[in-house]
Amino acid sequence: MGSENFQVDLHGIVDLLSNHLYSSPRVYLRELLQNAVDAITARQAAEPQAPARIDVRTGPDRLSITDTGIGLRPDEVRELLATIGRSSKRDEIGFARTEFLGQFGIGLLSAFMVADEIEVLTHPTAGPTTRWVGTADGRYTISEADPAEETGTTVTLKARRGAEQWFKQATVIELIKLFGALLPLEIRVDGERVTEGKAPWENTGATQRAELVGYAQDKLGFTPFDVIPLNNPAAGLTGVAFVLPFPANPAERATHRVYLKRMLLAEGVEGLLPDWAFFVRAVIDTSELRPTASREALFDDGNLEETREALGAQLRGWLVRLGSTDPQKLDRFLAIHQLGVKALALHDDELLRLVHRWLKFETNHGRMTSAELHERYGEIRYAATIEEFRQLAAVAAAQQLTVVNGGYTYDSELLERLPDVVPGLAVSRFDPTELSTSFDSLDPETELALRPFVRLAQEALDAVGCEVVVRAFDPAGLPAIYLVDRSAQFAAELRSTKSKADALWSEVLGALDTHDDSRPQLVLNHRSPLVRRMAGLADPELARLAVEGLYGHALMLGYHPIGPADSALVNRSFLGLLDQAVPTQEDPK
Ligand SMILES: Nc1ncnc2c1ncn2[C@@H]1O[C@H](COP(=O)(O)OP(=O)(O)OP(=O)(O)O)[C@@H](O)[C@H]1O
Repeated sequence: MGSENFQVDLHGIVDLLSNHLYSSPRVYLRELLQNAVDAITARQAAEPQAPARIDVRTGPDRLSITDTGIGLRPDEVRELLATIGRSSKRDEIGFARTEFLGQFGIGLLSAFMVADEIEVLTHPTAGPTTRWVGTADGRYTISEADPAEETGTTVTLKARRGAEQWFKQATVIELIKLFGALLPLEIRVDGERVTEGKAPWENTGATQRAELVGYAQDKLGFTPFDVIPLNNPAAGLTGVAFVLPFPANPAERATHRVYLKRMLLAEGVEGLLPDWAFFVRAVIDTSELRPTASREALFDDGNLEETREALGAQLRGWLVRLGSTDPQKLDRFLAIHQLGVKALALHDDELLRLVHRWLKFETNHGRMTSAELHERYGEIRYAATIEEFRQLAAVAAAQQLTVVNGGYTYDSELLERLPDVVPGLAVSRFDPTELSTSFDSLDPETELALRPFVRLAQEALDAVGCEVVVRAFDPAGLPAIYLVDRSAQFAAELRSTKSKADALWSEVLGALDTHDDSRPQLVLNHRSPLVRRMAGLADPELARLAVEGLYGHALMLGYHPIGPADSALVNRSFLGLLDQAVPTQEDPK
């Protein structure tokens, strides 16, 4: 039985490349540039003084790229250009050789995404010049050409119909600048030098910072809050992280500009930095990290993971340093990137210590750091939701209790984690029932005397499903407080849904509404002189208006939602009270 070779359908392969591997046909220029650079690298290994130039020429529907690289001998042309997947850039065992950019042996094919025909004219250091012409239908010819003067290779593409836009001079210049900005070679397009060959962070000296800021403005579109140098020798990595001057969305994965062996890999690379580092955009060059076959992302291996950790440590170091050297700047940073820092502190002790010292929490006694709270009170108590905090802040303050608003994103979790890094600090969730125990009951006699007033008040508030109780609590200046517990909140929502739903649903929901002890409470304060005066009012209509007024006031004080029934009640009360307050006058005759 004889064995046969696979046949390859080039159309199929090109379709695969253009529709499934590369994100845009524009990468054809990157692949050509890369081959030119590799050829120059290979030649310089033997001839260190050899020229290192790449010349790109654009013409109507045509592009050529000439390098002063090693060139190919006729047998190499036959072997390398005629076999898909064959590359000269792997060692005997098949590993990618680190000095080269290419490795897969498919890059040249990408030119078929934009060209019908590719011509390679190549002249090795020793040997004849060879012309190879390949067409998109999978045929090629090889012939000997007139000897070229210089060692090197020229690759010429003829535009495919419909792909002409990729051959325009302006587009070509833009793409060469994009991919090749850092390549340490002379690269010209139609005679004009278009790249600098240096990374912005490699210019040391007094102007370095200004240059980096300018780079961020130009290339990334913002003026960085600060610039943090990055490096990780293990990954042959250097670069910078630009701190965003505006809050970044923590849910969005931060992307970074990555150069691989000085050639642009992509502008939107994910996974280079830890997830928590969403407040920076990095620009880096690495020689050791591996690309995916499309060369548009980093291969997520152990090496990348170690790099991520090393770079994360550098960002954290910057923050910690800022805390000790420039607290005001740190304050400004925190004002912008609160969320990022909090998220990070949740699983990073060092950052948590920083948060403890520098991040201000909202309390019912003003904004304070947890360190200040610890120093003053020895312990920290927090309300777990914003609603709870609002409801309790005033009363707790009157009882000399400092309560932190733990309702903002991450705050409760952060507070709970603080004792891990602050020895001797106790943190507890403030329990609203704790507060109501300091609502003192009245003595039976007073209770009895107040009964008619409470009955009247209860009648007034039945319409809004609120229960009235009288207790004595501080501050005396606070006449009433509206308390909702979780089940009451549910019942209130249920009732409001019911009032909007049709008859059938009303019945179903009605069955769920088990009522009563879950009703919200309006707790009237017997220590309040106002409440006492109200209880003593002889005019029941006026007493009723006053109770309704207090109800509205308590709702607003606790930032509670005001439904249609509530606002009807409050309106009635307000107008009624006004009516009583403004004396009637005789109409002027
Ligand atoms: N400008 C050039 N000068 C010399 N040799 C070249 C040139 N362009 C291509 N070659 C040869 O052709 C081979 C195939 O090139 P191709 O671009 O298809 O793959 P590659 O560069 O090896 O790998 P990759 O697919 O990762 O780019 C290369 O390995 C190289 O030997």
